[in-house]
Amino acid sequence: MPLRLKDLVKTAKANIDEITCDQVEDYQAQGYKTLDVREAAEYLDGTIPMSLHIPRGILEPKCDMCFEGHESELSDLNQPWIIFCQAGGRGALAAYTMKQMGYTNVINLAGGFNAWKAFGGPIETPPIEDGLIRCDHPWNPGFQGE
Ligand SMILES: O=S(=O)([O-])[S-]
Repeated sequence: MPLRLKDLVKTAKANIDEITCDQVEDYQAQGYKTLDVREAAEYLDGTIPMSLHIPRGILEPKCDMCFEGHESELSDLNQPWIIFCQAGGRGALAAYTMKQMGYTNVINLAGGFNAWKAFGGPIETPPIEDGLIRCDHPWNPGFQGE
């Protein structure tokens, strides 16, 4: 029988760890960075401050060190990441994928950004210039430094 979305998410969640919003600050203090895997339109609506934004659709190439378009911020397989999406499903799939690709410390934010908003966590709107996400900001892939 073909697998459904709920089956895929269930399998992912069975193979990863999740944290709740009230744990985020502690994890960040331990060195975890946040990774927003939502689509650009969702990201532009607001995100957890200083999150790296890599949409789920291009996660694998950005994580693959052998791929020339990989994301340098994802080069360290031991860097701990808190992954989040809008409601927790894509984040679980992303965390599971990254784990399979060798990342040793990836966890999903249960409930995603919806839970974060309900929790009242800090939210920042990514910098935009002329309708485009600024690429010279450390939040964004491709940032080369000042
Ligand atoms: O993938 S989702 O949980 O953000 S709808």
